[in-house]
Amino acid sequence: MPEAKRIDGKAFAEGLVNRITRAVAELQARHGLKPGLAVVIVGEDPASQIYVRNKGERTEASGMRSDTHRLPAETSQDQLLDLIADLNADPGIHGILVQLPLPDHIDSSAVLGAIDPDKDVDGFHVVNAGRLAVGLPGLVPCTPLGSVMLLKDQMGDLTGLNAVIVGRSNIVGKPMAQLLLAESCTVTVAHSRTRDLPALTRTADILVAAVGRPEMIKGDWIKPGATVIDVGINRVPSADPEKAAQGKTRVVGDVAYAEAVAVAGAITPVPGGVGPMTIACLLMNTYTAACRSAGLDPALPDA
Ligand SMILES: Nc1nc(=O)c2c([nH]1)NC[C@@H]1CN(c3ccc(C(=O)N[C@@H](CCC(=O)O)C(=O)O)cc3)C=[N+]21
Ligand SMILES: [Mg+2]
Repeated sequence: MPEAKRIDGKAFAEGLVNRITRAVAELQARHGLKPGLAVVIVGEDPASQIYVRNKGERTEASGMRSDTHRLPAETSQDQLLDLIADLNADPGIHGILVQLPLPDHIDSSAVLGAIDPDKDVDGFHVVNAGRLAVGLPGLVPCTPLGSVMLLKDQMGDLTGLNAVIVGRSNIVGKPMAQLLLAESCTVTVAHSRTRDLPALTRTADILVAAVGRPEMIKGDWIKPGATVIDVGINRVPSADPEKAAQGKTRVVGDVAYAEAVAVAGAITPVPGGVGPMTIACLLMNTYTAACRSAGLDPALPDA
């Protein structure tokens, strides 16, 4: 078996962001419309602060407006809902993202449910989950959307392929199942109560790992030649014991990459796989929402 192809999500995302950037310039020139994204973060979690800063920089680099609202950890749910009502009513804002997780005293589903579904660029509102489930146009969660773009680029038509998704979250596993079903895959969603998971994953032509457990999926759980999408982003101690002792960390996926690469046909690395696609799809969803708000076609120019 030759070594698996490494699916370069970072390069694919750069190409997608280039197309979005050109489309944004054209939208501005022809229609005087500048897409606007509002990102809301509550509290001081350092990892979240880094993601939010990255999102803001990427949004502005693509020619869109980016507003970041940093609220203290003790912000009340009512104060957060008031901000969302203002953003819903702001005609210059086409996309709203509330960074998760929220502090424990705030009910996330109440907050996500308060976002105008047509501005819900995360695709987490129940209305968008429903639209996806019945095949209506809506906004699709960024990580599954980006993952399916990589799969189609890699494999072409996915019709009839066996897809196994490990993880049943509302933000990745469930929407991923809907998207692959729409591509006419035979979809199985596995989770922590699934019996004999390795036997099931070995049936997968497409294996999606979205469990949040570092390197849980082993090489011998993978069907030879399968395409593996690793959604996990797990921070673990450095492999070097001396560096680990100094508190140094590294990022690994939900798949044991070194084993998997010897068995799979193609695999996304972590980092540099699905993560960059998530951000690119956030920009795409913001552009899509802005176009739809003006009754315009959100199709992107070719590469
Ligand atoms: N409402 C909401 N929407 C989100 O989409 C959301 C969120 N909350 N909360 C936090 C998570 C995390 N997240 C990431 C996106 C991209 C990378 C990414 O691009 N990672 C790079 C670098 C990884 C590294 O080295 O740290 C990579 O995988 O190559 C990572 C993490 C979006 N999230
Ligand atoms: Mg789960």
